Amino acid sequence: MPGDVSKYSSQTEDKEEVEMSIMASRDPDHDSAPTAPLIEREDDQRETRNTPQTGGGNAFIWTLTLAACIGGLLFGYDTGVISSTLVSIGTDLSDRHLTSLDKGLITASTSFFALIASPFAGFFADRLGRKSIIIFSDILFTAGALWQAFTTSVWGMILGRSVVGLAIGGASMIVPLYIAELAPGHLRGRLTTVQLLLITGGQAVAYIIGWSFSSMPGGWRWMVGIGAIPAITQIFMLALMPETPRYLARIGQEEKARQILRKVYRNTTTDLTFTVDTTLAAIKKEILEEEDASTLLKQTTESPSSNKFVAGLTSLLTHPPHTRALVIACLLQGLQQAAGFNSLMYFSATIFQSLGFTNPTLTSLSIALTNFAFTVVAFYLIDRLGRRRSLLYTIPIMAVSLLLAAVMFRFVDLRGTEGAPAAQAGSVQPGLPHYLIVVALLLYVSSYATGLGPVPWQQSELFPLSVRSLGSSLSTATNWGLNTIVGLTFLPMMQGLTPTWTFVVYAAVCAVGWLAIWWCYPETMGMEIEEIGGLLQDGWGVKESMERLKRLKRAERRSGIGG
Ligand SMILES: O[C@H]1[C@H](O)[C@@H](O)[C@H](O)[C@@H](O)[C@H]1O
Repeated sequence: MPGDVSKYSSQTEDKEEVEMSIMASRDPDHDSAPTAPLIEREDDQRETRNTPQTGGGNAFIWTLTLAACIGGLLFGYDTGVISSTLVSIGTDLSDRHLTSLDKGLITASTSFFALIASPFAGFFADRLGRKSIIIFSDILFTAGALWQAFTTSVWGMILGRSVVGLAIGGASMIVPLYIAELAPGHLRGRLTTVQLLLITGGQAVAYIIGWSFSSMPGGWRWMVGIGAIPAITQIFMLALMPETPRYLARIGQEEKARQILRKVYRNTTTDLTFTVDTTLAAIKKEILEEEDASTLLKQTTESPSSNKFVAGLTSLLTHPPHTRALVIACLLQGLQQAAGFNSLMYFSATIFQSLGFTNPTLTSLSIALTNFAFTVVAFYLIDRLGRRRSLLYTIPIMAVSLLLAAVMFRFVDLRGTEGAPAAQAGSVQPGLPHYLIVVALLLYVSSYATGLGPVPWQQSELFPLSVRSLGSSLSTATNWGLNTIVGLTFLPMMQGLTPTWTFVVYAAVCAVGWLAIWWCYPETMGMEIEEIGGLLQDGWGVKESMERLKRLKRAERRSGIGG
């Protein structure tokens, strides 16, 4: 039965054997540097040996990453396309103009249903496998796109957007998890960030397609319908994609897991057998620990033994290392949304229109393109500068640019921020404060896209296998929950609180978030996914993680690997 870990435990190896095999495979060689003290030297060697892979990965892992990331492309496309769709529908639906309520429901239904879908995606990912969730999301993406393209009523459109929302919720949770479970440790950050490149790229493409179809009668039907093409393509590609080795080992298919690991690590390590054995042994150890933990849970709680979901949830909420992982993942995902970025993604055209820019949609394209361009920067930094430092360096820039925008909003006269098309483009002559607002927003977007945009999606690595999909689902749901709230509250806040105070609120969120990250987010760059649980075992692991990084750098310098 898929997802049944007992299958694994019925195999011949017992825990001691597995632990011994890990220790044996990690036993340092004799060629140590003569100058380093013994303990430090052994640490260095163990760490360089645990992370012996170098280089940019092989064709197998890149092809799989790109194939999986089509889900990211669809996420980006379907969230980005809505702004041009709304302004192009005219009276095509229900023979009338869309009201503000219609627009709100059409937009919010997607993020709301993404919120609903993400916990279910985690539940089924453990039972049916990671690939099943990708296929299921693709079917929903296709059905939702075609439904929207052919619908004739407002409610039909809301239904289509809800189906797409379910698909986005599933894809946004499963794609990073699938990649994180396949990737070699030294590339995991970068490979997971490929998904972000496709999300932000999909959003930019959606803006461009929206702009090019907007003057064609009924062109919006093409805008939304095109989303079916990548989904259908991915369904065919999935036939060639394997399950992740972590999932295969968990359901007792160890030989298959080994074969996949061999393909993943081919040409990335000097000692393929050693790397594959070590990785497989670490996965097995994690599975046995999971069994121990659930036996303990059964003994210490009244929770029914058969209900793995309840056991997983109880563990996430009461077992401190798991709770720490959940707190960090939800903090990062919540902060990503609460810092207000999607208010720009959804409403930048409205803001630029009320600022009096003659071509607000083109100006707002600059937001989507900057978001994409700086995700490319993140792609280079995430496994070099690290997750923690990327956030600690960029969030202050986000806060300062939000404050700059807040101050500049005091010098401009805004029209139409209630969302109605009240502002007449070109009715105000933009001056220095208007341009400074654009500069501040672009600075905000570029710093966001370098840190807070991609880093929270590394979430799966924080959770041990036993609670990985459930934990990732809960943090993905946090993301969509706050996404929905920001989408619903931005325009009312601009109106009720004033633009200045709205942006000050987002800046304050950044400041509080920065402190929380500084306090509790350890650096996981370069660690194998099975090692990360150890960091959160007795505390937040921030100090240990930074010391580990220093030791690793030292070891790399000595062996001439790193820079
Ligand atoms: O990380 C992504 C990315 O930053 C997108 O541009 C944004 O629209 C999403 O909400 C976010 O989750």
